[in-house]
Amino acid sequence: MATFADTTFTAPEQIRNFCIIAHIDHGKSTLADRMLQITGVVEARAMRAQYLDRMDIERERGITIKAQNVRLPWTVDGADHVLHMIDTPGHVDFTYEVSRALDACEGAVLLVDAAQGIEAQTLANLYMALDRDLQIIPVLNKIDLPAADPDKYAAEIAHIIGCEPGDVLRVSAKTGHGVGELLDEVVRVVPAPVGQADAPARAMIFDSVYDTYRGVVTYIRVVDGKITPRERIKMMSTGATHELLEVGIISPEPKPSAGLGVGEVGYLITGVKDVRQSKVGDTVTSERKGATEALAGFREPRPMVYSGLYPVDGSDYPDLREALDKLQLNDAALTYEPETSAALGFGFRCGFLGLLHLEITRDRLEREFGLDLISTAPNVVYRVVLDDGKELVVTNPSDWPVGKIGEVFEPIAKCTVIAPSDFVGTIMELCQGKRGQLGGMDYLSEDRVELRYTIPLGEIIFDFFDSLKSRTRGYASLDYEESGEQAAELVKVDILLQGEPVDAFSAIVHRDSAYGYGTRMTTKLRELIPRQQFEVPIQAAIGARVIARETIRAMRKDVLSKCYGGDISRKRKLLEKQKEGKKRMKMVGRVEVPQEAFVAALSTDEPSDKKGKK
Ligand SMILES: Nc1nc2c(ncn2[C@@H]2O[C@H](COP(=O)(O)OP(=O)(O)OP(=O)(O)O)[C@@H](O)[C@H]2O)c(=O)[nH]1
Repeated sequence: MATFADTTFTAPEQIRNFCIIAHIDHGKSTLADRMLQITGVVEARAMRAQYLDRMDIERERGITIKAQNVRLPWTVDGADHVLHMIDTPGHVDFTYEVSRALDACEGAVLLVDAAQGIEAQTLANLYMALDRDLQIIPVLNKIDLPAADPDKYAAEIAHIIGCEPGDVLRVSAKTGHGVGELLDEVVRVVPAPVGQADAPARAMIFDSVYDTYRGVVTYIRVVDGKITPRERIKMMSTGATHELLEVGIISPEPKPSAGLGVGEVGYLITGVKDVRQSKVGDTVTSERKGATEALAGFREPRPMVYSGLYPVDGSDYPDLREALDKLQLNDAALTYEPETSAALGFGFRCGFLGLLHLEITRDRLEREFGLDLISTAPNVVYRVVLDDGKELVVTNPSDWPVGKIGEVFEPIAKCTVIAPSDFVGTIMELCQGKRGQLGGMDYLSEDRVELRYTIPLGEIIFDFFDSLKSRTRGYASLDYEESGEQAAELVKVDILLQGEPVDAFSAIVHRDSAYGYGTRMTTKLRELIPRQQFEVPIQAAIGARVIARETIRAMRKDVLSKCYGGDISRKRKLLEKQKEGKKRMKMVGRVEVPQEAFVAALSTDEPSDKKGKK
């Protein structure tokens, strides 16, 4: 078996750079584990499941692992090779990073569960890989499962990528069956990297993570020239220069090396503390005699979904700011700016790549920083053209202009849904209800279809995925990407408590759904807001026109009514408990509103349902 006698500059002919792309749960991490094991990078006794997820390391050193890369030695027909496997994050919110990881490879292993077949993210990732002219190696996984139907799904894959069903490899990442042959195939069919060894250095950043001890660790793939430790490097998008403290490879732990040459994948450390200085997609070059032309297109990740984050306890505001500052060190895609809400006080308007990103961020803020937060219903970004031709970008319903609106544009998304054909009717009904336009429909095999829709992004981010799953008993998979904008008849619906609009409840919705939204919200709020000592009217309005109304009747909440006799300690306990309960409430005017009410708009189904999650 090959070893790394010398971890410096491998000849490009010996290198193969590839990634594994797959739908969620089709076995990417498990396959990566087997590869680590059979290449001898991790010894059998040190092996643990999902090695590259590095949960231990994450805990010990605070590295957040999004994409991973690892160098594997592999010998085919007596010739030693170096394989760089780049793991890609799976979720649609992080497509931006997946596309960068693909840019660092020449080949992709397309992994498909032999009991499930092609799913929406399989296709999305495959198209991204094909766009970049990567060599695709189709592989069916989990052939050990009794429910596996490799013949059926090999035909499905062959149909999509235009190969013979017999060309689709069959492996079990669990038992290791076929994994050695797969690595042989990688060496045989994935092209070796091509670059100019004598040219000025150019390396592409495909990921960067923040490590508490070492600062930012930047993952790069060298395209031309070489990067050596102790030289000064330059980030081409900003012109910022840094001293290189360390350059190395990962196998499977970071190992310093004497440098990285053409086609090599590894990491570099500069002591910088903020991942925004090592932007994914940027080109690294040497400060002296550096390259003048950056590698292909650099694009900042752009927030798609905005939501307000407010501390439940107003005095936590400075802590929230500090927590966001810290989190941003690690997450270049997170944006935030201070905002004030009449209802919620001081908080931040935060931009996210998608709902999952929002949920992860909120969760981390609460867990890692001990904050108690209210997040307002998320919304997408609208472009509003006023009558006088001026343009506004609205990321918060409270910034919606009053009157004089000429035209409004909303972002739209291209969606792919894959499901058993029995569900086509119900899926179409759902998509049409969300203002979707059918773009096309194909049969993947005789009983499974792919539907392509264009749907406004704002309609997808709420509970579309949940509705899709429940309508198809969990069988449908969804993928979407933003795809421009369209003019739409949108209005702002305000919700008023006791005649006062509550800014945190306002939402931008299509004119046709405004009435439905108004009645749903008022009904839901009537359920969620406890009775107060006075009557509380809840109204939904477009401008001055009220479109729905509910009333919470007055009631005196006497927690002591159950206490007969004079046990004072028990009374005190009950009063304390009532006070605790109040902490989770927010005073809006004179009305106590529970936290759940602020995310009520998230779930558009039954009022008593829980908030919709992705
Ligand atoms: N029976 C069997 N189970 C497998 C095989 N490969 C993976 N699994 C199981 O499938 C599940 C998902 O595998 P993962 O490796 O976590 O899948 P993944 O694609 O990395 O998933 P994400 O990281 O969530 O995208 C796990 O429970 C694995 O144990 C296989 O070859 N056979």
